Order: sequence, then structure tokens, then C-alpha cells
Amino acid sequence: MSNFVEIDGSYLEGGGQALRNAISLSVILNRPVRVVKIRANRPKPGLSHQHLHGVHLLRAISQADVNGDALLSTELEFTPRRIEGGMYKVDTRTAASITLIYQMVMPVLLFANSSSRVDVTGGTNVAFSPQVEYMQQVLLPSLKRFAANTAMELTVLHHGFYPRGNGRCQLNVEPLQQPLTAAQFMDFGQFREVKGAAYYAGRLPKFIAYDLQHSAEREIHRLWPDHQCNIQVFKHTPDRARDNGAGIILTALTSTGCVLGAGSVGEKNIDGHMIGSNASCELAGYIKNEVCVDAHLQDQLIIFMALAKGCSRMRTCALSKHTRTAIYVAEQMTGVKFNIEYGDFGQTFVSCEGLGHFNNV
Ligand SMILES: Nc1ncnc2c1ncn2[C@@H]1O[C@H](COP(=O)(O)OP(=O)(O)OP(=O)(O)O)[C@@H](O)[C@H]1O
Repeated sequence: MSNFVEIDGSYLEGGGQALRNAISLSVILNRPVRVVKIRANRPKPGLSHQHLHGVHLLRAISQADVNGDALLSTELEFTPRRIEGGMYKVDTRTAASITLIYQMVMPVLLFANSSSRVDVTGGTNVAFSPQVEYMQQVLLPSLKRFAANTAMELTVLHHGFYPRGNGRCQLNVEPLQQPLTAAQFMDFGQFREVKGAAYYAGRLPKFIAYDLQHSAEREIHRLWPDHQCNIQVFKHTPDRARDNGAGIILTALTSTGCVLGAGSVGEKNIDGHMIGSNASCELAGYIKNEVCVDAHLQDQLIIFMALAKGCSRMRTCALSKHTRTAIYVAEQMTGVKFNIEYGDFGQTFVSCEGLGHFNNV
């Protein structure tokens, strides 16, 4: 009889995230996994470059046996061994999202037998994935709640955009000395300030970044005239970004240390006003509802909640399909149960008694 846990990649969101979480948990728990119907709900189903690079990176880290690791493959079997820290390098030669590759390895390397450095070349700011600044400013500080002394450091050496990529980052991870502890994201406290950056690079004109800045600041000042909203405009110099790119990243900070993020990367014929005001409206929604976890951080925290020792809780906005998918994968892989409750003003409360997993290597 097969000892693979089977994960249905078409469940709800039906994108790459089910695969990423399934393989990460497979490596951490040392449980072979078979993922079927990979990215079934995407126009081009199966593994894309980003997913394949992530799978190969985790294969190297865990000396896994892998079947089905080819571009556009819709089924993958992954049998890991142990988690080896060390130096790893990936060159995607595309604009594949660097942060989504990191999303796959970050939880794994916390349980490695030594320190790690993962150097990835690809896209740093690409659509439908966390911008690298989001990972630095929102995800990493939030993960500190699971392990105050977690040493994860993300450095951007070069920014890269769609379609060429050419971005380069380094992620350093120190392994945990004890299990992750349950994290609480329940107390919003008081809204303090909004910070952000409107950036442009390559041959794009300056006014795009000013449009992004003005429209975002206008919305925040209109709603909270007495609060600080400081959005800096800057140009990536050619030594920091070779190609055209522009976008905005905003964070709202609260008195209890919550960090909420919103932002967007410009595409062809970018309308700075529209993107800037969409980002600030998204952020304003979180602040008004006093949620502690934004719509994107939700799904990114699930794997850590499932692994931590004790009951983690989050107060967030409506659950995304990504989050429900992450919960499905975490429940199948770990056996933990997530509890979901609804508040009166559109908040959702998610809690979970985690595994308290620890790799004693
Ligand atoms: N604007 C954003 N800010 C932060 N995180 C984001 C943002 N947009 C998307 N994400 C995150 O990126 C991940 C995207 O997962 P998804 O499965 O859609 O991606 P994917 O692997 O590129 O797959 P696919 O190509 O199948 O969509 C999720 O974790 C989501 O929360």
C-alpha cells in the first residue's frame, strides 16, 4: 500500500499554493506526499517555472526522491529525507517570483540541521505574489510572534520585474532551538501610522511614482487627517534595477505591533492614480475593521500556526480562497484542526492548536 498523503491541488483556489504548502510540510514532517491536479484552476495548469524551481530547491535541501517534476506536470510525488542547511543557489532565468520560492523554503529551513543561505535570481516585485518589501516588512516581523528570536533575514541585491526578472535576493535562516510557540494576532490596539514607498525604475517616468504617492496619501489623509502617512518616492538606480518597473507598497502600524500591508506592482500602461488609490483603500479597509492580519498574510501564517506549540489565533478580514486552501492542506498533512468564527463587523477569527513540531537534529 502507498504511504503517500494525497493532496488535491484543484481544491478551492486550485493554484500553486497548495503544492508549495504540501511539499514544505512533507519535508518538515518527513511524510511523503503526492499532489494531484496541480494548479487545475489556472489557465495553464501544472507546474510553472516558479513551482518547479521551488520543488527542486526542496529536493536538494531534503535529498528527496521526486517523480513528476517537469514543466506543466499535474502530478508530483515527493519523498523527503532529512533537512540539510547550507548554501543554496537558484537562477530561475525568468521573472518567477523569488518570494514564492522563499515561501516554500522558509518554514523548512527553520527545522534544518544548520544555518542556511538561499540565493535566488528571478522577480522581486511581480503580480500575484508578495512583493519582496511585503515579505521584509509584513511577513518577517509577524513570524517573530512565533519565535521571538527567529533569525530570518532577507536582503535584496537587485530588483527584478516582469518580464525579464534579473532580480536577486538572499535569505539567511538560522534553525530553531525549540518549537515555534503559538502566536496571537488578536489585539489591534490603536492605529498609529501609515508608511510606504512608491518606486520606479528603468526608463519609466517619474510622474508615475508621484501619482502613486499622491493618490495613496490623499485617501489616508482624508480618512485619518491627524495620523502620519509618509509615502516616499524613489527611483531604483540602474545598479539596483536594470529594467522598467513601478509599484507601491504600504504598511499600517498599530500600537500593539500589528503590521498590515497593501500594495501593487504596475503593469504595462500603468495608471499610478488607480493603483495608488486601490492600495490605500485596501489598507483603509483593514484599519477600519481593526483586523490584525491582512488578506494576504492570512494564508501565509497557516503553516506556522499548524506547526507551533499551543493555540495560535488571528483576527482577520474575510478568508480568502488561498487561506481556506492552506487550511485544507495543513489539516491533511498535520492532522491539526482549524476553527473559524465570524465577528459582527466582517472580521473572521481563526484559531488552531498546533502540533508543537520539533526536529531534534
Ligand atoms: N499583493 C500581495 N501581497 C502579498 N502577498 C500576496 C499578494 N498577492 C498574492 N500574494 C500571495 O502570493 C501567494 C500566491 O499564491 P498562488 O497559489 O495564487 O500563486 P502561484 O503559485 O503564483 O500560483 P498560480 O500561478 O497558480 O496563481 C499567496 O500566498 C498570496 O497570499
